[in-house]
Amino acid sequence: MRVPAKVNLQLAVGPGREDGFHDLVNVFHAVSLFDEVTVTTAPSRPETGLTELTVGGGLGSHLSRVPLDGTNLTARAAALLAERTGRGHPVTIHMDKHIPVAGGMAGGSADAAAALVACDRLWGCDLPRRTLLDYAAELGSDVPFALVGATAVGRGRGEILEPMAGPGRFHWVFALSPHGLSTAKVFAEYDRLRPDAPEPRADAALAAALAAADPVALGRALSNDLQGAALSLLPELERTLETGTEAGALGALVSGSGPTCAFLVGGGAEERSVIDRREADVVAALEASGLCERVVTAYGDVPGATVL
Ligand SMILES: C[C@](O)(CO)[C@H](O)COP(=O)(O)OP(=O)(O)OC[C@H]1O[C@@H](n2ccc(N)nc2=O)[C@H](O)[C@@H]1O
Ligand SMILES: Nc1ncnc2c1ncn2[C@@H]1O[C@H](COP(=O)(O)OP(=O)(O)OP(=O)(O)O)[C@@H](O)[C@H]1O
Repeated sequence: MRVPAKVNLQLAVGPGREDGFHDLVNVFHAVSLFDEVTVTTAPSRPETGLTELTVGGGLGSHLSRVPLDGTNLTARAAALLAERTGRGHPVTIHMDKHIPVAGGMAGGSADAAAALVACDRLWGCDLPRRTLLDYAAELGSDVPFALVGATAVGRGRGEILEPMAGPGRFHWVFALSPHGLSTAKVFAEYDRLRPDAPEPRADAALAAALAAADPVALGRALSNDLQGAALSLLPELERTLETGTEAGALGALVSGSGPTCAFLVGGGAEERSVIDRREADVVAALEASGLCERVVTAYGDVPGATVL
């Protein structure tokens, strides 16, 4: 399975709910940074139970943050499906990771979506898409989007999805941080900084920019209510955002709960050479800054979890 990362084009966060979550208006955009998840029948029952997990990929220190026990979201996806269908049998799950870990790009959620679809096939469950989406929502707020991909607005805690059609392709640069941020801690910091947060509202300017495939308007409309909380926990991100903006990015923001920073460098009807030049300038400035562990480029949107 191939499954994409996401960046949030708008993340409006309401007040804390009684269940510990926050109501959101969450505009997800799937980008061409993919994890590959391979699920195969285990030759014998793994010591660890239903699933045996392995991880690879060129993400350096990030890989040590991936748990290889039952808390991994892929193991939780397999366990949930086995419990609900009674059809589970032992599997080996290999994650070839390219999505930063604890980076605000929903890498774990992407892997969970991939594992859900792969086990559904391997075990011959053939569940309806609606049921897979419900199970995905139980696993995490970002997991349903990883199944559908493209560009979509998520309401509730982000799991109630509605597609947002747009004709354009957009190009992005991502600055990966050497640090990880815990999503729960970033939401808690948001509550501390914004105890009287208003109800979240969709941004009409963002919807118009997407509908017109206008990269300049999209760059101006990007917004993330969690950015202040992420910057409060990792102040150096401010300089990362400034570096990409000064180098010519059309828009810059922290992706989701961070700490990955996203820079829009073009798209829509712009000439490819214009986009390439802007992209090269932003990449060079970020690499020279010494602020990030790695700099990668990607485009969006792309489809959700896909069987290879
Ligand atoms: C920040 C985002 O990535 C933006 O897309 C998501 O809202 C987070 O989605 P996720 O990682 O799938 O998060 P979950 O695993 O569902 O929740 C992790 C924790 O984040 C907080 N959380 C998450 C989603 C939400 N709407 N409100 C929250 O307050 C809660 O403290 C929760 O315990
Ligand atoms: N398959 C997985 N890949 C990466 N991390 C995982 C996985 N399963 C569980 N985790 C745990 O989840 C934590 C968050 O990882 P993830 O990469 O999903 O963060 P994130 O991109 O910030 O999430 P989100 O954007 O959805 O808030 C990691 O620190 C790790 O402990």
